[in-house]
Amino acid sequence: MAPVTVLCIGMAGSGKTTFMQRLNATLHSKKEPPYVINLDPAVIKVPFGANIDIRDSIKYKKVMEQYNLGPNGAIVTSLNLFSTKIDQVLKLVENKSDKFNHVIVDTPGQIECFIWSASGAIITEAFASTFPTVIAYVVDTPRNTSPTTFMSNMLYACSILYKTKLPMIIVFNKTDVKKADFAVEWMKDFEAFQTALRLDQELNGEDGTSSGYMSSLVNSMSLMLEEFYSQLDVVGVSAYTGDGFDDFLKAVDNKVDEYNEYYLKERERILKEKELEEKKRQNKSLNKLMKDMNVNDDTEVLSDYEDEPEDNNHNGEVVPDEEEEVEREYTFPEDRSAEITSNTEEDIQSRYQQAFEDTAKSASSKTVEAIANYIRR
Ligand SMILES: Nc1nc2c(ncn2[C@@H]2O[C@H](COP(=O)(O)OP(=O)(O)OP(=O)(O)O)[C@@H](O)[C@H]2O)c(=O)[nH]1
Repeated sequence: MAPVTVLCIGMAGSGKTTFMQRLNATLHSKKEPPYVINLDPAVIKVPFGANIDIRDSIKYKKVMEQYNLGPNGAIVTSLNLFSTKIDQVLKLVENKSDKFNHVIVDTPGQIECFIWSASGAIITEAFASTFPTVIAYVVDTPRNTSPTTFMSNMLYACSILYKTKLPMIIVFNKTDVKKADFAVEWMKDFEAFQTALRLDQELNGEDGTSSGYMSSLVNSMSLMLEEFYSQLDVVGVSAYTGDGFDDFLKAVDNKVDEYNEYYLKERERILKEKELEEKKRQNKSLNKLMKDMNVNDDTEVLSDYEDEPEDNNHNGEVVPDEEEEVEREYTFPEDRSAEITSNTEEDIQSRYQQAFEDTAKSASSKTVEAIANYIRR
């Protein structure tokens, strides 16, 4: 059975790293050691043994100096550099995938650097298309006792769910300080949340944060969140004491079933759509390239087929082009032995595709080489 990937995401200070440490220890104690990955390039010390650590290949401080970047820009750039190696990373994980049931991944505390960056999406996407993948959204429970703060945090979680389209578990951490019962109640019972909101308004009425406008906005948003809550699993844990980790692992199993049942199909549909779009885009660029290179004004390119008005199609009949033989002479000179027998769209497309892929490969390997040179420095 393929291992499940647990991506730990959470606001800075929510206790993600401590949660990872405890999860690692819990799985070890169950004799199911996980495969551990650290994707936070800025962390000084990782309190668990990581099988793959972004810091081994990317020097965060050097990235800052080299590109003259601030902390967040350097995290995004480090992730960008790392994402060019994601294929190799996944190969390493896949090679050992029969030896463990869980891959646990710690992400940068600056949540937006991961979730809203292109490289974050590439990395998430890469894992999700290789293994069943679940998001563990870690919340600092004691800091979310105010209904407005709680709701803002849930809205953020909601946006992550819709961005990643992956099953999500909300992990209320630090339950040794504050039990998560209040949060679970707010998520299940809309009226309880309304009451808490009203009380909060009465208490904080003067400071303007709970004005009439604000509370009616919060009211409508919390109604919208009801739908979001229905898609979640919620657990309370303490990364300090280890409380609630069995429930968390049960929730992971539950989400894997859900992933296989719903999310996988949806992902496959999205990937197919993307593939088609990518093919269209490649064809377009290729046709543009051929035109720019001015290979021959009369050379037929796919866009000519696409753009040709219906009337000129002669109801699907192919009208022979008298000058065709001459035109082709230099189009595919190396291919004269296998004389072009059909002039179908696929035929041209596959040739162009090949040419395009050849160029793409050399371009990307150059980029990788440049990055490798940089890292070696
Ligand atoms: N009481 C209590 N404190 C916790 C718990 N988990 C984490 N903490 C504390 O919360 C603080 C933040 O924990 P980290 O694990 O560093 O949080 P993080 O989300 O990884 O932080 P960043 O690396 O900044 O993203 C630390 O002081 C931890 O000791 C818990 O379960 N209970």
